[in-house]
Amino acid sequence: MTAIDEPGAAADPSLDGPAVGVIVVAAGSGTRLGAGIPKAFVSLAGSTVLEHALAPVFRLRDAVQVVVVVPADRVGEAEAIGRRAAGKAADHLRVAVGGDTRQSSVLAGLAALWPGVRTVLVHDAARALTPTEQFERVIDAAARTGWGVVPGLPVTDTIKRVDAGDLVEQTVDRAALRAVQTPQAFPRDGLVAAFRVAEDRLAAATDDAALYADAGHPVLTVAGSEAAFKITTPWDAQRAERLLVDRDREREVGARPTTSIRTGIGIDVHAFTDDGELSLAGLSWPGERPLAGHSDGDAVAHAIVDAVLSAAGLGDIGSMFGTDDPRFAGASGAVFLRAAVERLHAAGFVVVNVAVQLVGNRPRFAPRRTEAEGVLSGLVHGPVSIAATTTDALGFTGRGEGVTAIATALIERR
Ligand SMILES: Nc1ccn([C@@H]2O[C@H](COP(=O)(O)OP(=O)(O)OP(=O)(O)O)[C@@H](O)[C@H]2O)c(=O)n1
Ligand SMILES: C[C@](O)(CO)[C@H](O)COP(=O)(O)O
Repeated sequence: MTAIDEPGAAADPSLDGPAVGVIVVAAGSGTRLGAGIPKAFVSLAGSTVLEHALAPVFRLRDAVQVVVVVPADRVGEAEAIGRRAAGKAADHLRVAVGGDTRQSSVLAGLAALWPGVRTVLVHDAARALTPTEQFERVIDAAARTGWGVVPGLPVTDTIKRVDAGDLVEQTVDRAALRAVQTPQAFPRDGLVAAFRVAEDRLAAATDDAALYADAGHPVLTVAGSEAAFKITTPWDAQRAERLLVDRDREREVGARPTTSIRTGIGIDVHAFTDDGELSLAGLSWPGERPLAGHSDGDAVAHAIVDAVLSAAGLGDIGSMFGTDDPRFAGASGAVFLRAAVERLHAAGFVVVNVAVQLVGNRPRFAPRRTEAEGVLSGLVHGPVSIAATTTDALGFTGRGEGVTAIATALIERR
């Protein structure tokens, strides 16, 4: 892609090109962010701020021309980022070189618009999480009214006007205020003219709507979005990164049919007794007091059975095996686990993973954790992890009267 200010720029469509142009201003230095590089080129969740900002633009319902305005030494990088974001619409992308102020960068963007563009949107790359629907809302309102249109949010803080000494002079009526965001939409000719008459006031204007209104034109506000916050400080960047990571994770899980992933939980409690040998977590524990119960009392295995069955909506260990069925008198945990997993597979699910928390003073679990995890993982055909803890002498487990096991299971439709 050839930058608009270099000779031999690709032939621009004449009047039959897109009617809407989006100028994405990304030439700022990012002083307040303090990243040491221009803010638009800082990486967040694996992509640059600029690439995040361009993604919703290239998802717009109708084709638009996109002009990205960047520092002179970042044109090549911006073209590569722009092409990646644009995909098949790469021929609608132009890159222009910005200036020392935001408004001079906007001017550079205006100069790169194709002749057919009648409505122009100006958008801060720094508002990198702005949703596509905010662009559509602004475009639709501009088409409906022919006015300037800005997205804004109600002000939730109390705003005070202060004098030169920071003494409060007045509390402002915030009901009449809006915290204005971007993209801001305008009739192209009106905005170009507004910039032309404001030339000595350009730098003082912090947004384009101020210049457009100063030229006597109406500006309408439409709903903004909390997600369209401007990444200005390091705190904003951390917030944006967290939101992007969470959004990617949701998209990943969401990409699968919602019914495919399910989670279940199970708990089981058994008291110690004196006859026999302890069975717990699929292992025999010579020398340890056994757990009482109709079966062998393996609380870990039983908790896993309940977690797996509850995840698939197949009831629980009691409804499946009964609480005093003679066939299961003294039965080991493995018997219940195999039967439960067979039912799970028959219902069309497989185990993704199981996590268990064992609470009790005895046995000392850590030396045989890996062995137990291996036995149980083999029985459920999926990874089982086991953590063990005590209650520091609190409650019946803390008095050494018995153990509690809590299990969670994640299952997936095959
Ligand atoms: N000379 C400039 C200054 C700002 N911008 C763009 O205008 C938007 C809003 O500006 P701001 O958040 O202030 O960005 P910076 O100027 O980079 O930040 P700072 O003021 O902290 O340096 C940003 O997308 C920024 O890239 C621009 O294109 N050219
Ligand atoms: C254009 C803007 O994002 C609207 O809120 C804001 O005015 C930009 O201000 P900045 O100081 O240039 O970041």
